[in-house]
Amino acid sequence: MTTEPDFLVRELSTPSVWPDSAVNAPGGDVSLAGVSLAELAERHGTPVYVLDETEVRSRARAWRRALPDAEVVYAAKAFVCRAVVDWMDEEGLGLDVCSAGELELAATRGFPPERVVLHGNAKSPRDLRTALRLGVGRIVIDSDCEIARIASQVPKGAAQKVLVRVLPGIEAGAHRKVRTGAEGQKFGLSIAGGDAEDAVVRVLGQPGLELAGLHCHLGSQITSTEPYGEAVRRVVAFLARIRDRHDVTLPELDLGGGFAAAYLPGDAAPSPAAYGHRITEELADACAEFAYPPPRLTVEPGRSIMAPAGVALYRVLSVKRTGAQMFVAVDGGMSDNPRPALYGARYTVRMVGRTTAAPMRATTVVGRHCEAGDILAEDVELPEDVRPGDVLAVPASGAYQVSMASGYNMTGRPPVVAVAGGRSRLLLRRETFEDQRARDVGV
Ligand SMILES: Cc1ncc(COP(=O)(O)O)c(C=O)c1O
Ligand SMILES: N[C@@H](CCCC[NH3+])C(=O)O
Repeated sequence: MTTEPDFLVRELSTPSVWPDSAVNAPGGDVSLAGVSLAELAERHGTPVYVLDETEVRSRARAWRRALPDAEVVYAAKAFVCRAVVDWMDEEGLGLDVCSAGELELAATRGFPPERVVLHGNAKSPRDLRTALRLGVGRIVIDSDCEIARIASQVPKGAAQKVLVRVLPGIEAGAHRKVRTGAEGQKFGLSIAGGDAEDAVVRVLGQPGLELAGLHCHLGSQITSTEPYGEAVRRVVAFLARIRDRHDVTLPELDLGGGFAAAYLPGDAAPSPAAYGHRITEELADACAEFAYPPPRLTVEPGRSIMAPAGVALYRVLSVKRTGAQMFVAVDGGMSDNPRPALYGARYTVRMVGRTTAAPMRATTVVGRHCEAGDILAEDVELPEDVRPGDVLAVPASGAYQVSMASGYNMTGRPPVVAVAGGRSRLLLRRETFEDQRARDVGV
């Protein structure tokens, strides 16, 4: 196995978008945590997602180190399964869930419910029932109409801890569709418009609810620390206003997630330490300015823990050379990775398991679904002689791919395999035709 750093940089060409354990192996292979990607593709079939457990754990730890006094709550929506629940538990993180399904999954592993935060702009009766039955630590209120609804379900004499999700009016995030801190979209209660303050007052008036603090989530794939600084300033100013007007000092501030991952070489993705430093400094300054006792902080990273740990493997099904263009079609696509179609997300791709002297050529890697927009990666460099049967690897695939996978064209959602210490284990098996047929009860 070749491990020289120079060779790695040249061959993988994008070391920062690969997990730390990725090294070149003989025959054009790449090994992850000592496991051959070409072999995994062979053994499990393709598409298959590979998750580097050590990378996930070390990123989770980096967040805990970055904010040692804060609660770090992993956003399960990025990707969750029972093993991930265990890893987060073992690393001392909490869990951000937004459905009864995610919550019940955590419960099957005995995840401490007090470390769970329930989100959702439209929590279903089952979500709320499950959260109250299991005793989640925090429910985040996102609309006026759920205040009385939640309060009415809390047993007499008890009080459910809640946070009010406020809208600081900040535009941040990689794409309009994931900017949740701005005015004029469905999440949160506006500070500027007065809805946040109204909600705070209403929650304070409910005996079944204990208002622990405020929550805000700016958006996703935020590549700078600056919006977090601005959010801290605005939300602490609002906390101080609540104190001054309503005589209550709220002890908690949850700043949500949104921290970036690198998808392309050179992408800006500040480290947890950089985000943590900015947040800590701004919080200290803002609290000093308003003479506000520093609230207990929570952050909810999802992507920054999970995206860099995952590699998607596909097999080439067809190659089409039309004029100057080369389309390489693989056996997955928008059903396992809708991100390019939804957000114009960009990825790198490399061939795995074969060497070639053929020159590299600009290529569009497309999926197998019935849409022209079913593109996985545009303008990536692949060898000109790429052919059906070749395996392609897409790094930075750990977040919001498998968790957003769909049943489009009944191709079956892909399996997920974890690698660590030279071994692999299946976490999620491939969705089979039998699974799909079992749902179809209409005849
Ligand atoms: C409330 C909340 N917290 C945390 C996250 C995690 O975001 P990210 O994966 O971008 O860190 C999200 C999704 O953006 C969210 O909606
Ligand atoms: N699904 C989005 C992120 C949304 C985060 C959820 N709050 C993405 O893949 O970029």
